[in-house]
Amino acid sequence: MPVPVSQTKAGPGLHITQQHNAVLASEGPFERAARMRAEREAAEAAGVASPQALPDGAQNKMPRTETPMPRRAPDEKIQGDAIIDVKGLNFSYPGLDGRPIPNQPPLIRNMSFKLPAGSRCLLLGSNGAGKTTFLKLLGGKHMVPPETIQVLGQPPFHQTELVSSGDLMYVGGNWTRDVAFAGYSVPLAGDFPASRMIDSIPGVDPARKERLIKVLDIDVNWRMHQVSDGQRRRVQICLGLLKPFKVLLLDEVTVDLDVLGRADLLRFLQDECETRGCTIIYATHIFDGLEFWPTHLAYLARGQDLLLRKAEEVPELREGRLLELVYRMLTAEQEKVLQARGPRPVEWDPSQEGKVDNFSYAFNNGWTPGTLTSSIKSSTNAVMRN
Ligand SMILES: Nc1ncnc2c1ncn2[C@@H]1O[C@H](COP(=O)(O)OP(=O)(O)OP(=O)(O)O)[C@@H](O)[C@H]1O
Repeated sequence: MPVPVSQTKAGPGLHITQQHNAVLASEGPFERAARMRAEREAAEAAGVASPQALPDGAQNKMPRTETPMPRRAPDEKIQGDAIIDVKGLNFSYPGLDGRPIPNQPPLIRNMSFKLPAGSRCLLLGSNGAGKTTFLKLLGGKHMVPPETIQVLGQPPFHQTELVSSGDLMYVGGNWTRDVAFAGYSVPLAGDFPASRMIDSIPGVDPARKERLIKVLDIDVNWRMHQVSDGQRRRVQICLGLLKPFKVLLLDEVTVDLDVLGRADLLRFLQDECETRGCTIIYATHIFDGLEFWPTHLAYLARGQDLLLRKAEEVPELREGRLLELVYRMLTAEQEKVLQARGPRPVEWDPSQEGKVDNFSYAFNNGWTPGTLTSSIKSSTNAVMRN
């Protein structure tokens, strides 16, 4: 029996290749932020009040800092004694109800930290010390009182423009996301070229884009569902650096890069700090060949003691013995912890099930109500602004 098939006059499949998705005349959040910013700067330059004021009454609802952020010309070098200023910061991951877990001390306790403009700070610490948490707090991904963290003179969580403008960039973690009913940590991938992702960011200087593509050795024709972890990481870093950031927070992003890629990237970042005066904090566990790079070393111990030293005050850096220094610091911290806590019990005691020290778990069935996502991986306080 003949089977009906559809036929095209112009040859097989031709009409499919001639299809183009209609370009929607809509404006994405980044384009909107860039437009509003340009309009505000133009209004400020003309000496009139911003035309992009918030909708009626919204100003009263949203906490805004009293002092507006100083604007600068793009080629002006950023300067300041405390571009990152942290004062008396406390932070706990909340339980399922969004409140701090009773009887559990905050992960970050009474932390203070100041970093001047132009610094390249290496953030060190043991697994679980709180480096990622600290960088996410600086990157405005968790809410804390506005006066406890100031980046470029503004609270990063409350002043969303810091992130949307590209002035404050956080690049970290695996480039994955949880997709409801599909899985956790699904790599950001799709059958499209790297260029589609890179070109999707509006308002990028073409020369900067070209330089980054060269530094990171990206083939813009890579199909994003076929790339290796290291290649995906290169595209992720490229997207993070396309805007001329003022403060960059890097959380172990060089882990998949080969030695050459890592060295080229670190040189690029050093150049950015020296020419534009931007500030970088880089958390890593890979120390080889890093001695030349930092201007400051910060060591975070159990979320409380954040030790900051200028590079010239650390002889191990000059002598190329960074790995040895970190090894010594981690060993000393581990001994302190063991002394205070004693070794962990190895035997399983069923009578202690559900108890951790002096608090017991809230019931957790693995799902956060109303979010269609897991309560195991995400915290209710997390703000997705990747
Ligand atoms: N979403 C979360 N909810 C609850 N606790 C968390 C969450 N994320 C991290 N923690 C806890 O906070 C502590 C610090 O974690 P964090 O990831 O900041 O450490 P880190 O110093 O970056 O460690 P690593 O070197 O292993 O990356 C850990 O004890 C961890 O269990």
